[in-house]
Amino acid sequence: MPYKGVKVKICGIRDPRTAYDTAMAGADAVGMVFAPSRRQVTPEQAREICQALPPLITRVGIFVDAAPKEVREIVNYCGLDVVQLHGQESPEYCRELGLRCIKAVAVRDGRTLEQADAFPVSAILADTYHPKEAGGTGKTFDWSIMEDIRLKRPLILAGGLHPGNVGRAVALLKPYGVDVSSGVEINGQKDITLIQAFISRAREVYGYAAG
Ligand SMILES: O=C(O)c1ccccc1N[C@@H]1O[C@H](COP(=O)(O)O)[C@@H](O)[C@H]1O
Repeated sequence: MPYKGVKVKICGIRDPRTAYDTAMAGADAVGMVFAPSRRQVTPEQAREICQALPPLITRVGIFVDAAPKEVREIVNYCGLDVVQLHGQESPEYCRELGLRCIKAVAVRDGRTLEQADAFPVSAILADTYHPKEAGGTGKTFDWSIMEDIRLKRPLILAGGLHPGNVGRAVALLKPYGVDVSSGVEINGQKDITLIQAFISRAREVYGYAAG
């Protein structure tokens, strides 16, 4: 099947206004971080964000090794559509969670990614490895590692993307999706001009097939 263009997720959203503007800028998904991070939001804040969003955008919650019960409660309370797991969650954890999942893997070599295919999840997210941070580092990894990898599941590319490199990443890897947090911020705050630029740069390579 010919490549039909890339889905775009903007992560680390912390307020309803930015969420709404991001949706109206054409993002396919927005992410809210529940793990320890300078971007962390409370379930109450995330619920307000989800309620501010228009209907046709995917609401993603980011978790790191959270208890399944806590994840399910937050998903139900906030109205999240998908969970993105950035910790050491096992395939059994993902299966028993019973939710639509994205499993993030910290890419160190091709083997890491091939192991990820064992997860019973909806997509694999390739992120940059960091010894201390679970994600949100703003640093890229060596994309050439991905060139020969064929995953069974849709691939979402993350890690240090920004308007200046996302076009090259999409042209090189033709991923199902791209995901960004740091690369659309100025002084730690989301910037709607950068968000708009990221979305258009990601899509100018292959356009954007509606639906
Ligand atoms: O954004 C965060 O603070 C964060 C914290 C813990 C786990 C994941 C986090 N974000 C995800 O990390 C990647 C890469 O982010 P960046 O663009 O390099 O800043 C992305 O998938 C975010 O969803």
